[in-house]
Amino acid sequence: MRAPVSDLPLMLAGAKVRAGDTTILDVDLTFNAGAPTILIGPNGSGKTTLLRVAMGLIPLDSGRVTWGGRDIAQPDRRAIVFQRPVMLRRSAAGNLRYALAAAGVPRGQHAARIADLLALVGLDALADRPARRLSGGEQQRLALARALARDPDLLLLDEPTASLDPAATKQIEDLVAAIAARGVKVVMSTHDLGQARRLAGDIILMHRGRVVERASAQDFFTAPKTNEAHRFIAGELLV
Ligand SMILES: Nc1ncnc2c1ncn2[C@@H]1O[C@H](COP(=O)(O)OP(=O)(O)OP(=O)(O)O)[C@@H](O)[C@H]1O
Repeated sequence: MRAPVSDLPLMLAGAKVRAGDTTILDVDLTFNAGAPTILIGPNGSGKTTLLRVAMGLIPLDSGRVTWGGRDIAQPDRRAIVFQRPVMLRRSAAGNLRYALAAAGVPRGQHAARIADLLALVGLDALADRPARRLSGGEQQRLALARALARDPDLLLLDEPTASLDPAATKQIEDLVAAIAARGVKVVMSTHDLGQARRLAGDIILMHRGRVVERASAQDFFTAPKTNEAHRFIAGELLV
């Protein structure tokens, strides 16, 4: 059953994060329900910082972030998956059971939800395998299942395929597309422009903590408006 609140829209207004004298994030952005938003940009451009702010993990130095109009940091309907998720020292199913309990799902529903989630991510045969013995791709799929335990309407993914081979990457991409098709808003960073083309409804190009360009994937790749976007798509270095 869906919780009554929504964490959408996610709004960042004049949202600034500083590290010492440097502003590492300075954005005004709104994220509504819809196809995935893909964050791209060079190393250090602020993608991870933006995702952490969007999760409520980093306080702003100024500005405001709200989820469904609320600015409390409690993650009601949002979840984040990091590049290298940390699994608990228990089975794949045990990791999901822990996440369901943490999300307040009644114990009587755990077995059915665990079966559904494992089937969704294609790990039903590995339910009893210690999670830390799973391959990198399998762990990433389990991390996605774990994130879904909270029944999020906003799913934040930080380079989820960065250390995976092409086959495992394809499995994650298919899963992200399936999750998005279920109505979950995905906001995901990647360095893989092919992946951005395949998954994105819209693209945000970041540089030096700011949004350089935001456009539909179609417009971004066929008619980028900024010089930076032209250069980034062409594979030139933005420094
Ligand atoms: N806690 C911190 N203290 C100081 N600087 C930080 C801190 N966190 C991030 N930064 C700096 O902020 C900038 C943005 O980092 P961030 O990790 O958000 O970039 P990114 O776009 O995700 O990079 P990558 O593509 O390499 O993952 C970088 O210059 C980074 O060094």
